[in-house]
Amino acid sequence: MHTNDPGKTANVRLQAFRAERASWRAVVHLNVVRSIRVILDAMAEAQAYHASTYSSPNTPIRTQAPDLFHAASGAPEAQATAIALAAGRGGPHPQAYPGGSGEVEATQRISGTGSHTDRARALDREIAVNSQFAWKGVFHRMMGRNSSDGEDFNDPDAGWLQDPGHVLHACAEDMITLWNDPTIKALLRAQGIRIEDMPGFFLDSIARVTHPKYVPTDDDILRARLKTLGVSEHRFTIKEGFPGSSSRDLRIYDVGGHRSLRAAWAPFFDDMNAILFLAPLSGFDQVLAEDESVNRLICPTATPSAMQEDSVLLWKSICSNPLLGKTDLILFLNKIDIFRAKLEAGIQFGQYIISYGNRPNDYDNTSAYMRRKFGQIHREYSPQARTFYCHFTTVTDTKSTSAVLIDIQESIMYHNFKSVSLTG
Ligand SMILES: Nc1nc2c(ncn2[C@@H]2O[C@H](COP(=O)(O)OP(=O)(O)OP(=O)(O)O)[C@@H](O)[C@H]2O)c(=O)[nH]1
Ligand SMILES: [Mg+2]
Repeated sequence: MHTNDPGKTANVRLQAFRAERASWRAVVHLNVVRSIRVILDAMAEAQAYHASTYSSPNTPIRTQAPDLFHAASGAPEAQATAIALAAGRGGPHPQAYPGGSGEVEATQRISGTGSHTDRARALDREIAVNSQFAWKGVFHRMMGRNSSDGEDFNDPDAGWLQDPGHVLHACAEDMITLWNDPTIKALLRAQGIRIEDMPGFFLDSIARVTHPKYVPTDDDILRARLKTLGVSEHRFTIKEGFPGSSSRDLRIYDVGGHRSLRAAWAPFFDDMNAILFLAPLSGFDQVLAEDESVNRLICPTATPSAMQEDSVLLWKSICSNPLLGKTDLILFLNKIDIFRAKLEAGIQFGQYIISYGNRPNDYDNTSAYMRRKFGQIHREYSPQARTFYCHFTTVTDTKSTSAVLIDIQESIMYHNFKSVSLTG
């Protein structure tokens, strides 16, 4: 994160944001398709289990899944949707994150037979955009529109028939029926799948997001999931709240979290005012999409090479990096909303974070434990003493996040003044 003196106006930023909306529409649609595929795959999984269980007369009935599938496949609406959306789909794959296994990415392409190897390959093929390319323009062209004028992005009538969105619009009712089917909900529950906690969840807004005139809101863009590769720069102008006050330019570089790119950026960012580090607390029961042997948040049992990929160890490597020794590190223990929901659903923190043991499985104790853990690493590994800034965040909640950002901005400005001896 980098700040400097006033430059372009906030108005320019706003226009740029508007021009991007239609491109985000395609991302939201990809996210919807992915969520529906998770459901279809769960049905296929139940069907496969049903077939294998009942093909052998000696196999005992152990779970409710076969019966659930039976009921689901008997529902004409559910079947119709499955058929409509199965077009172009290569085949089933294992469940999404059954009791803490791998996370299916929101724009993931899945094909093959559903074997473990197929799935690993599919995970590699998640649709991602490189921040160096004009991906928004590519989406725009894919949608069959000719103008590059930002205002035309907001005219969903143009080229509607060439727009893949019209297929989704035609399937909207079926998708709504499928998602709201109590049997499907029970089937997902039985397989431990919580689509509502996955990134890019829009199934509760299908009618709205598949409408021909749909233009993504700010909130939709925040909730949409698209993997980014490479480093992208975002510039904002922040105006002080009181009349006659000056504005400040804020530059934020997003360096992406994919393991193949981790910390390679460090030497290029040693003059930043601060580094914002987002660790998803909700990932405590998940493995990395890139490597299923590695827990997303902390990996108590993995091999040393695998361990380097989890959030805690990445934090350790950034804290200890001498090039970043003078940079403020601001930690966001993020996705608190999902973290709370998981604890409330009875998922046991101590079962995945072994060092936590049998302590209470409530939000206050578990979150304080993680804060202590990250704080301890910060203290022990920083080349020289520096303040530990830590916030519990749900960054998709703009209201609470803007309060945190104001707080951070003040901390950074205070730090800058301090470094030139303007304040004690
Ligand atoms: N519910 C919830 N979702 C969040 C939160 N923070 C991020 N997300 C969602 O998580 C998804 C991933 O967020 P990103 O910001 O793309 O994650 P990233 O770490 O940049 O991922 P890469 O680009 O692959 O490095 C998006 O769909 C976000 O909307 C949060 O606090 N709560
Ligand atoms: Mg990203």
